[in-house]
Amino acid sequence: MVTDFETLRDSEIACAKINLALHVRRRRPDGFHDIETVFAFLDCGDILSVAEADSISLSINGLFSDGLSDSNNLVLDAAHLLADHANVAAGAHMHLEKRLPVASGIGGGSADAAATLRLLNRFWDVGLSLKALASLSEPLGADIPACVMSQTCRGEGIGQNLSPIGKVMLNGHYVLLANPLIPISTADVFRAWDGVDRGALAGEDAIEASIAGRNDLQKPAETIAPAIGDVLIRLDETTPVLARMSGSGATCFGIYETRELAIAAQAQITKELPKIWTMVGELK
Ligand SMILES: C[C@](O)(CO)[C@H](O)COP(=O)(O)OP(=O)(O)OC[C@H]1O[C@@H](n2ccc(N)nc2=O)[C@H](O)[C@@H]1O
Ligand SMILES: Nc1ncnc2c1ncn2[C@@H]1O[C@H](COP(=O)(O)OP(=O)(O)OP(=O)(O)O)[C@@H](O)[C@H]1O
Repeated sequence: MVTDFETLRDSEIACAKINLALHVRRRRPDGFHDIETVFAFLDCGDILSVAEADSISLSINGLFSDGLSDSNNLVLDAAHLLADHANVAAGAHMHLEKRLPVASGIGGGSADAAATLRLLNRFWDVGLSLKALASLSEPLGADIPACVMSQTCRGEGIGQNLSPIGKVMLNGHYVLLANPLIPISTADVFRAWDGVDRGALAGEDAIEASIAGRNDLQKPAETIAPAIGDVLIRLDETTPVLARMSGSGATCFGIYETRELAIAAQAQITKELPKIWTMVGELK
């Protein structure tokens, strides 16, 4: 399909997600894991646009579009889910500019699906609240409700019991994302977790708790992609407020008080590790 980009009517940022901390508590009988996490979001990510069309369709371009299917994609799953739920007869052509690496622990497909729900809810005049969209999205994936909210929140259960946190001391800080460009399957990383419960994400203040906390998936992810350890060492050398791996990896992040500090860290790390992918954004 040839898309006339001039006709695309509305757009939405699929904000990159980071897990400030991620404690894995137990493996459940259904194979999923109970986690305690704090989700936070950048003001940048993939970009999703929509135009009028007779049916639901998708086109993709961008740095990381290679290998992504435009017929089997979470964007289409989300669009059909909303259309079925709200009995929408209209179609929509969506265009995804894929700027985030695939299978990299920063939401990616989850953020795209979430942005689809927010965008089409508006485009089709469905009128669901953000909270209703988040619960509708639950069957699509563990991270998707948090990505629908796209605001700092605690997550429990498989990551879908959400408590928004509101303004936190890290809002307005800048985040450097750094990824060694090794795609990692989330299922493989959970499977490599050693089953040891290292304790709750304790404390009233979610940010203090996160800084004092851990990402329990870091060690299992490093068994699959040892380069993560190197990226974290380099990030620590840039003296961020916090440096950690996000989600199931391999993307790691550093958080800085100013944009200048984040940009300086980006320059330093890309000089030392020229093959890594980086992006700087503001914490929403
Ligand atoms: C690692 C995180 O990104 C942290 O936010 C999420 O827990 C993963 O969320 P996600 O990528 O949306 O995960 P899904 O697409 O729902 O699941 C992919 C696979 O990850 C594993 N999975 C996921 C979430 C969870 N709490 N326990 C799991 O064991 C399951 O094997 C599942 O088949
Ligand atoms: N729009 C999409 N963008 C990226 N991946 C998608 C998309 N739709 C489907 N997928 C599939 O989802 C898989 C997981 O990719 P994704 O980028 O969502 O992982 P991730 O960044 O590790 O996510 P999370 O942090 O939520 O675990 C990929 O292997 C890909 O084939």
